[in-house]
Amino acid sequence: MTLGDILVNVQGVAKHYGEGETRVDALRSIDLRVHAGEVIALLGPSGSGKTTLLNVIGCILAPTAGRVELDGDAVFDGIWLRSDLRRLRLDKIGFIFQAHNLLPFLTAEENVSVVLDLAGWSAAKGRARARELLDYLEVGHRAKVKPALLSGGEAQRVAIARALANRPRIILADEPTAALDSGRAQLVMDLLRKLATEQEACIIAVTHDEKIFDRFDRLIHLRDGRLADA
Ligand SMILES: Nc1ncnc2c1ncn2[C@@H]1O[C@H](COP(=O)(O)OP(=O)(O)OP(=O)(O)O)[C@@H](O)[C@H]1O
Repeated sequence: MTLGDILVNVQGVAKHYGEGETRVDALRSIDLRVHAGEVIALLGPSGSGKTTLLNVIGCILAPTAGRVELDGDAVFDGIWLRSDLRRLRLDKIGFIFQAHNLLPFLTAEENVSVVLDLAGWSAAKGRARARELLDYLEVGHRAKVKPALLSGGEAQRVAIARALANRPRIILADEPTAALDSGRAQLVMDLLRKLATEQEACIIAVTHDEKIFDRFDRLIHLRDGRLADA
């Protein structure tokens, strides 16, 4: 496969929590490049640093050292280089958290359009985009329903619609197929693959779900805060 633009470029990234006796080295000198069109899995035992790495790439967490470039822009080099991290996240990054991360007091459609409100879209355009995505994900008929009344698979697709609403090129997913049966897990993977190709995006997913391992272009293994060979 021809590799697209480098969308994520992590160089020498380290992150520790705490100091002295309580210090935990969650990431140690991580180098990672991810290209447009790639769908990669982040694997590793509990505590190996997967969530920490995802949060660093998502600009939610500052590393202790190293450099991070997203979509060609340096965003961290010992310090944050951008003052508008929220804007950066809204424009470039889509997070697919587990479905229970939906806002319970908003409908499915509002859960998607709220991200577009924040990004400055007009209410009408935001609603239209939310409907378009929910239809595309085959949950349009549930647009006016609140999360408590959605099935696990429906809620997961709404969470995916929300992550994709603003057409980000970097999509970060935390266990995107957890709690889905095998058929639905494959559908979600088909969708992520299609997105990566059509939107020239990259997908980085933390997963423990062995039934989807063969759907990734690369499996990245973390052990004790370091990248390990597969
Ligand atoms: N806020 C924090 N304060 C202190 N230590 C933390 C914090 N967050 C994570 N850690 C520690 O950093 C290490 C890496 O944690 P991280 O959550 O990144 O691992 P993980 O691979 O995602 O684990 P899991 O699969 O259990 O979610 C662990 O030892 C964890 O206990």
